[in-house]
Amino acid sequence: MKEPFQKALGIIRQLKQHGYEAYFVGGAVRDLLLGRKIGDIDIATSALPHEVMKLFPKTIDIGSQHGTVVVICGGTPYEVTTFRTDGDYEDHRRPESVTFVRSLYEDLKRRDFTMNAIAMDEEEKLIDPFGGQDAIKKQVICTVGEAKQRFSEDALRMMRAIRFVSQLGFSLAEETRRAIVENASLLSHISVERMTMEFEKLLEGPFASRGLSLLVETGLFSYLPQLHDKERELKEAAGYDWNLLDSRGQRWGLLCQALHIGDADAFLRAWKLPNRLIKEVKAVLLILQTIRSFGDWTKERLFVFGLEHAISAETVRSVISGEPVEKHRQILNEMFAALPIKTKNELAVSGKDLMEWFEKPGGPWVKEMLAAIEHAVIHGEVDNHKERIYEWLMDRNRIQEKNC
Ligand SMILES: Nc1ccn([C@@H]2O[C@H](COP(=O)(O)OP(=O)(O)OP(=O)(O)O)[C@@H](O)[C@H]2O)c(=O)n1
Ligand SMILES: [Mg+2]
Repeated sequence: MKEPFQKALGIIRQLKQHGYEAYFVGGAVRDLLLGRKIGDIDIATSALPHEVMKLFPKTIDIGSQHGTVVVICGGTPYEVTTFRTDGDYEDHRRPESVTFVRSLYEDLKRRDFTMNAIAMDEEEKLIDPFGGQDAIKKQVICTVGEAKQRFSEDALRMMRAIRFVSQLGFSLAEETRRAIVENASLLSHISVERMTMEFEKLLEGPFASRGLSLLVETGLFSYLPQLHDKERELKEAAGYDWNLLDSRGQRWGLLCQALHIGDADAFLRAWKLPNRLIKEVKAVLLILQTIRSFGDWTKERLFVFGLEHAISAETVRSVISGEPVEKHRQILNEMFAALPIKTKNELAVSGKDLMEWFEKPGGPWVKEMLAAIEHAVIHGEVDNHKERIYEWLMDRNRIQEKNC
């Protein structure tokens, strides 16, 4: 058995020894069959939550009323969930109640897509009552049972379907696709945080362009934050090569550019992104605007903006213009490497030095002089050494006095 499953095998065995059924389920089994990197391992069992807790020394009750207990095994947490069917979903996002059942089949039946409804036992035997393996072979995303029902139980599943398209390059089964078109408006019941999580996974996928196109074609985009009037722009965004981007900041930066977002702050806040990320995206957008208005990179601009944000902005710019990303990154890397100082902290003199040298109290002149020194150091007019800078300042003063 493959490594990540092997490590969790002890949990399955322990449950079975006590007369319960237990299986690996969900995304990990799907990803094993796909040969993809395996993420979190989930286990489904006939044991009730309190029975699971009794069997293992280290457990965390993260939602036993919904059937889930975390079991810590070899330092790794595993979600162990009791076989369940979901009760009525009145708000299209979470079941009002769950009913624990003792049958694996019933548990698999309530899951979203056939490829996600495959169980694997301790001997690696697959239990696949809904044709999940066949769907994987045919590369289709197909709901378990009636699509409309699955989506009205949890409307986020429509986003999940499209982000799986982006991650796996699969297509949507016809009925699944039609049900998304017909039920797209149910997405408005879903919290922004959950939508954002799926949308980010979509943007990161190797087939992101296909995912973006599908958001438009199915009409799902209308119910995503701030996107309802962006149909044309989203189609355009789908034409870019999203695979060239390698950070969240770059992805949101490209999105803001492609959609011609005027107020990026409001846009990013509507998606409830963390402050740090919003700051990063805004820095990238500011660089793009600066470069557009004032021309290409200078040593000074690179120093002020810093290499990381500069590369992000240049990557976004190259993706939009279709120019080779690597070439621009390399130019920036070389330019940055050649800068005598990379940050303000590296300057060999401080405001205190200047006040001592000129025997004057602090004031705006200190900041101005430091900026002049910084400029001179960056442009190689003076070495970044205390004495050299002192001499340079004295020469500069002499010249200025002569000119007065
Ligand atoms: N809205 C949802 C979310 C999850 N599931 C079921 O719960 C499993 C685990 O959910 P989750 O970890 O959220 O998704 P994964 O399919 O594992 O995808 P990922 O690889 O992104 O974790 C899914 O495979 C699916 O069987 C579901 O039926 N409906
Ligand atoms: Mg998972």
